[in-house]
Amino acid sequence: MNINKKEMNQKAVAVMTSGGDAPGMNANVRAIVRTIINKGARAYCVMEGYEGLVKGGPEYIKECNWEFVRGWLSEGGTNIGTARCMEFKQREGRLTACKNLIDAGIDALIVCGGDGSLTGADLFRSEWPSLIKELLDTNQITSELYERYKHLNICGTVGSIDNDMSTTDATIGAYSALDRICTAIDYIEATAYSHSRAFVVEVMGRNCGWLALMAGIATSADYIFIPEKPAQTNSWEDQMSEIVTRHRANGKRTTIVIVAEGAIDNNLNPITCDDVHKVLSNRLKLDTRITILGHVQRGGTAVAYDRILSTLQGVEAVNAILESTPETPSPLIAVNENKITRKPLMESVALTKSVADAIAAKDFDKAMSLRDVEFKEHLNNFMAINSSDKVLPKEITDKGLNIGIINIGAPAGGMNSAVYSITTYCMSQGHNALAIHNGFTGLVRHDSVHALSWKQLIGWQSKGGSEIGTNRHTASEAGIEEVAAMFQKHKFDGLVIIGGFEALVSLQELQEARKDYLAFRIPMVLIPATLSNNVPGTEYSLGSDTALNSLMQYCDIIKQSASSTRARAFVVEVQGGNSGYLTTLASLACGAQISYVPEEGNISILQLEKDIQNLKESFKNAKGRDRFGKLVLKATNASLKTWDSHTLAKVLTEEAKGAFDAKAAIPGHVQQGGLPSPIDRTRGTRLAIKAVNFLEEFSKNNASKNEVASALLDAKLGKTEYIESNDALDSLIETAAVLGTQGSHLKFTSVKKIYETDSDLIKRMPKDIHWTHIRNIADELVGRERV
Ligand SMILES: Nc1ncnc2c1ncn2[C@@H]1O[C@H](COP(=O)(O)OP(=O)(O)OP(=O)(O)O)[C@@H](O)[C@H]1O
Ligand SMILES: O=P(O)(O)OC[C@H]1O[C@](O)(CO)[C@@H](O)[C@@H]1O
Ligand SMILES: [Mg+2]
Repeated sequence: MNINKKEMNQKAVAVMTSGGDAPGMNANVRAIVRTIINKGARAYCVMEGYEGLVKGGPEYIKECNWEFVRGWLSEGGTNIGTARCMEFKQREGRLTACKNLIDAGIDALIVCGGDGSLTGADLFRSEWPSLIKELLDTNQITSELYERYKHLNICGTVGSIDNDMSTTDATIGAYSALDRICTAIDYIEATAYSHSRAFVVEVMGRNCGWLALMAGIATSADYIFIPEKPAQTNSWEDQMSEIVTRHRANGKRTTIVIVAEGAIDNNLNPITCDDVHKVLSNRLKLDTRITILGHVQRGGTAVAYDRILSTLQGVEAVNAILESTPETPSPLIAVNENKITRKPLMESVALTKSVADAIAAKDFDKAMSLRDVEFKEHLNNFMAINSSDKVLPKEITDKGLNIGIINIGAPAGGMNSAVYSITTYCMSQGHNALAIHNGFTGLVRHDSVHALSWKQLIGWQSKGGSEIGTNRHTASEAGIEEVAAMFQKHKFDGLVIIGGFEALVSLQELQEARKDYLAFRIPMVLIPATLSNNVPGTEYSLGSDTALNSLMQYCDIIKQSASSTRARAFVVEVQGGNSGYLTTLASLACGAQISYVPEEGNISILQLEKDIQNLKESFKNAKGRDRFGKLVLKATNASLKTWDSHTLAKVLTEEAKGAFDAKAAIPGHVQQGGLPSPIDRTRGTRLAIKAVNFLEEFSKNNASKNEVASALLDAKLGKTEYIESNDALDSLIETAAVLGTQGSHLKFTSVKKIYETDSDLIKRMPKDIHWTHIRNIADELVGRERV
């Protein structure tokens, strides 16, 4: 299309995908195209990555409309194609690309790709003035076009499964690839167990060990090889053999070793699966197989995290590019501490390159320091847990702490991961972890406190539900006095509670009861875990990602059915108590047309009318075209007394007057489960270790309890009169805390503050909702109008 035919004042923005495809790229393109249209600009897709730019013409630089990207949220790969294009690496190729963009009338370009693609994009932008000048000087463009297109604005979104881009915490596709890897390793475990075999699993990551490390934690692999941190000793063979032999001796029937594609030893020699295989089979005499996961890792639909990340980043990319001036440095859309941010593209690219340089210079400390803080923390955690069986319970010394672990509330993905990680980490530090089975009622009725053995815990990282059992009874419901007696009997020095709102209430009850019971004067910490994600003091509760993915898979299936039937909408009823978190995130991840949440009050008749009207119109306009079905997500507690999902579906059908029909679909407790997602597994481990560190820190100076105990004894013996000051109790307040996730940081806040200041106790909700902005974006991307 020629620019002269267009309105000169309407901007044209193009999007392309480049490098290795990554799940979530389609969602990114969908969000970009629709946001461009919503902003009144023209949307274009460049087909086949930089190859399409070099080839040019309307076949490769295509104008596209709203419908073009329909249904893309749930599709893997990239529908607009990608390539590794050698011509673009040459100036000649970029000159042609420049001409093609001008011919197509493109003002700005958004590139979704990995470090290579964004390096190319950065170079293209910096070279643009000289490229366009050359086109003018060689009479390939007019001076009018030269003036109009003198500046090209570029923006990057990072799509790569490798998670190897500096300045962003996650790249689009990385968590989906991690999901594929964990699923594959879970499968491999079963066959490995049957034959008592060892498996060497190669995962992708040419220059980055993120996938290998995270998969190592999420599947509790025996050993991992990553490029950033080769074994410090000269012999990785000895180190790996020692660990694998010990794990076997302690009762493990399987051995899983994960090798990143780019694994090297400390002399920069590549370590291959064959090298590892030789050691395991020749030296350790293990029946060993190699599995190279290859491109399976890039396949399939994106996990919820990637759909949401790529959608939010797509919206931000369009905002950034439309706000850009010729002077603005090209932005890269990143995610930092769970917030979508803009970073200077050039700096991010340079920093990324410096990791590779540091590795090449054998400066592994520098390479590690250039990765984000979480990477280092995860690696330390992996190593600590991995060596936990060095200290078996019989060796636990007096210095070790007795740490109680309890699950409270509904089961949530990651609960087992947390219990597993607390226990194994305690073993590695010489503490005695004691699992309290079946909540507080289990404790008082059956004295169900057991030390879990290392062998018993094998495989827990990958298990759904709660292996130690959980229920909703709070400490006071079970009986505070009885609970205290049990705490005293088992000499708990610290407690980790894993659960949702009931767990928060229980922790507050225990902390309040400290004035009456010395047994509760120990450090106690809550790891929030509930699919509702309604615990105050944290942005994230374990289990909510697992639930979101279960719900998303369910919605994808339902939507497929609706799309096949053509004129159908489904009303999906979503759990979450008074929290609309799950409903809102699922509506963004699945492209639901409408969602109703308790936070917005009762469903208003006016809004309902408008929603029905819009649904009717869009079904009529679709005229039975393919892939047209709609989802309505209703949180159970949205207008609970008036609307259940069946009634809502009936009303929709009646009001549609033949334009479509609606049916209710209730996933129910499916949402609680299945296998825990890799996010819940790895976060479970991170939270667990932080929680134990908290107990260790406060136990060290837990003088108060001992002082009070001896003062009380003296009083009993008639030596003194004992009157306790409030100060003594106040000094303990900080030692009963909620471990919250805020951005990528973990933060402890006293349960007293959270309970008394931050909680809406009637609704069982935090007073502050941190995700409301997502609702507007979800609406905008499906064209839902609000009354
Ligand atoms: N230095 C460069 N100059 C110009 N173009 C480049 C440069 N590096 C890469 N590109 C372009 O970007 C394309 C993709 O780069 P690359 O193959 O490194 O993948 P990537 O974007 O890093 O993605 P991933 O690593 O996730 O597969 C290249 O084929 C090339 O067209
Ligand atoms: O699909 P290709 O071109 O073989 O590339 C494979 C590479 O792409 C990635 O998947 C993404 O960079 C790497 O992990 C892997 O080394
Ligand atoms: Mg790359």
